[in-house]
Amino acid sequence: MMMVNEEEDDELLGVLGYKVRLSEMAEVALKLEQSGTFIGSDVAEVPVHKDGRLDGFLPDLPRRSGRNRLMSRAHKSRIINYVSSLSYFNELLSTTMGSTVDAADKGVNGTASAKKPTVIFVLGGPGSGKGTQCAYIVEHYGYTHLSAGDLLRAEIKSGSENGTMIQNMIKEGKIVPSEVTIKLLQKAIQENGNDKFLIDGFPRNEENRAAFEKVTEIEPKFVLFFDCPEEEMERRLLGRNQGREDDNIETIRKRFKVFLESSLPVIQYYQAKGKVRKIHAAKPIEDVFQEVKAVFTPEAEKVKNNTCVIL
Ligand SMILES: Nc1ncnc2c1ncn2[C@@H]1O[C@H](COP(=O)(O)OP(=O)(O)O)[C@@H](O)[C@H]1O
Ligand SMILES: Nc1ccn([C@H]2C[C@H](O)[C@@H](COP(=O)(O)OP(=O)(O)O)O2)c(=O)n1
Repeated sequence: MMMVNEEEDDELLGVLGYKVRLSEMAEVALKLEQSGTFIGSDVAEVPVHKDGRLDGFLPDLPRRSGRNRLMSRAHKSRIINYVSSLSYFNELLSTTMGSTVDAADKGVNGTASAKKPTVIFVLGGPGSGKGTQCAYIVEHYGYTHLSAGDLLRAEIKSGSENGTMIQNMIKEGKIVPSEVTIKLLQKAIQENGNDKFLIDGFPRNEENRAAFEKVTEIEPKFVLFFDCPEEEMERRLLGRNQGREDDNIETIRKRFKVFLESSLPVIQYYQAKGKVRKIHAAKPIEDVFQEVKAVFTPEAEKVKNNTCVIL
């Protein structure tokens, strides 16, 4: 009897894309617990149906009854559910479990690759033109644009339980806790079929940076930094006219202060690693994009374009 159950669970894991077996589950759980703060309270919060079913996964699998069995099954489901919801766990499990877990090539949705995506951080003060330039980069270079601010604003609109907290922080020009923003970014990356992303307005402080690195183990390819004087940014924000609650002079001043105190150090951190590509942003939009293009165009391409053939 036990064998049959184990086979079913192994099959379940297999369909989810993992080659870890039920008999190894305890060890997996231990490794997950040991793997640090980012799991923390999350594991406890993973929604698992009260009868232990994996919500949204394999609804046709036979269910079993019996109190003890259900308890242990719920526990396993919780782990599987959590693991499955995060594609980067493929990587984490491979490294923490060594050869015991053979991570799958494909993610849960069957499309995303377990390979880490290419990420470019797009940073700069409020109103420096990050969003505007990202739209051009998307059009020319096929990246997917993820704006941390847009994701947070969408979260407020969705009526989520964090909505009020996020709204208050944005109104005050403060930075929302990393845990919240990173979850939104991860979800957006996971749900997207692309493998290259512009992450705009993130990381905005040291906490954002360190948590993202720890959780995803993704290093940005480079950091695009839009450098713009405050007076120009202030002018742009006051004229942005998108009905944003934080585009008023009082909040704008607070955001500038937070940028100087918390965001610039992140740019300096990447500067020291030789990763910052600085763009002079106090120019007309098209001129700024010319500079951006120079960063994105590979060297070989530049030489080709500049070659003058003398007959
Ligand atoms: N180079 C530029 N010159 C003048 N206005 C700009 C320029 N780039 C963006 N803007 C305008 O300034 C405002 C802020 O730009 P946005 O891209 O939203 O900045 P960010 O994403 O950095 O907050 C928008 O109204 C935008 O149309
Ligand atoms: N990583 C981030 C990015 C934005 N936020 C919040 C706080 C910011 O003041 C607002 C608006 O950010 P957004 O990038 O949309 O806009 P600005 O660059 O400030 O014009 O969102 C955050 O808390 N954490």
